[in-house]
Amino acid sequence: MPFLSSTPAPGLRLERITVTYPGHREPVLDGLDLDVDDGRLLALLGPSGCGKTTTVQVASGLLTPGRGAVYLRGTEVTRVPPEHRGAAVVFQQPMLLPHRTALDNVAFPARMRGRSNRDARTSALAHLERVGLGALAARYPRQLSGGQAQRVALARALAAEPAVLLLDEPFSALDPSLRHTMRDLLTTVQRELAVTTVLVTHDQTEAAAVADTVALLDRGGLLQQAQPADLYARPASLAVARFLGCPTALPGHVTPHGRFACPLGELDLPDAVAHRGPGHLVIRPEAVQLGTGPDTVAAVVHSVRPEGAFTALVADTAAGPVHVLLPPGTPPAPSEHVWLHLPVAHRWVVPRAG
Ligand SMILES: Nc1ncnc2c1ncn2[C@@H]1O[C@H](COP(=O)(O)OP(=O)(O)OP(=O)(O)O)[C@@H](O)[C@H]1O
Repeated sequence: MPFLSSTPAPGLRLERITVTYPGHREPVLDGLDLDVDDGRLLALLGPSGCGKTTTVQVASGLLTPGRGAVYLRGTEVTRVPPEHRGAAVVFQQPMLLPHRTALDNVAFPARMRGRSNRDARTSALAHLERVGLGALAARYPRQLSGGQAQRVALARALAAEPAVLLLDEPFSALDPSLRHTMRDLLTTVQRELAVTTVLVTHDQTEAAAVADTVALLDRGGLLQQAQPADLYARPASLAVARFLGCPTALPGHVTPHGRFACPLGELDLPDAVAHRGPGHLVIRPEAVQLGTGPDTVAAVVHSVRPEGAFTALVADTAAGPVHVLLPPGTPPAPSEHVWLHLPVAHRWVVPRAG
């Protein structure tokens, strides 16, 4: 579809992308639509095998979709080969050229584009400095740690001055503290350069920490795309809520007056709930507290399990089990009668599936 001149084109647009691998009956991506605003970072999140890497491969040109179109800044590139497309990819492994220094690895894309050795190296050094590795420019890949090598790979991708930067689980091989450092580095660099970026991750905390928007994929389709806080507070479906760590789902229905009718009675809902009719009331475990007073429901503790400094508790109510994440303290015991405070602002209703 052509873009109207008055509408800024997204940095990356995937339109009705369908991919079926040879030997597979079902498509891996089935009419996937995805937009990434120009200069923004989108995290692509979803269970293993849902098609995240396939999506990145379609965006980069490493894979041509059976159907659908890819646009970079409004220009269709569906059949443009990867080397002419303006997409740079960073994979889980840095894949550096072993016999070239960090500097020459980063200079490589510019050399390939015909820039002089001197120019390419000057720009490469600037990009190495951007990722904090200026001092290690003369090292060979074998002399770098995993995190440093991955930073060189990021610098090399940026040095290509791509229209879109595609990061396929670039931090998943690194230890947790290094992942945090790399995340911070990515956020800083991405914002500085305002390069349109897609980050594939399994890790919802990582997605929420770095992304302007999060797209949640499942079974070849987009479940929801939203800003991280919205995705947590207003999941579009039970599948999204569950994937994001919200197992509580009490069946009932939303009355015409916007209250949730269920075996616990008629519960108040926030005004933002526009859904009417059958649905599930969802509420995040960390939003539920123990205590009497308004907006509480009676429950019996079913199970108690330590979760780091917190306690994960499941309590049965007349409408079904409610999951609670309790802060440090003395938790109630199984079979104990408790009151659960379900703050109205944290209640949400997803339509009943099927
Ligand atoms: N080249 C291929 N040939 C056949 N099937 C493939 C190929 N690449 C991927 N698949 C299958 O397509 C599905 C989606 O794979 P993909 O790697 O895109 O998922 P993913 O979401 O990135 O998974 P993960 O999070 O585990 O990396 C999987 O079932 C996978 O086995």
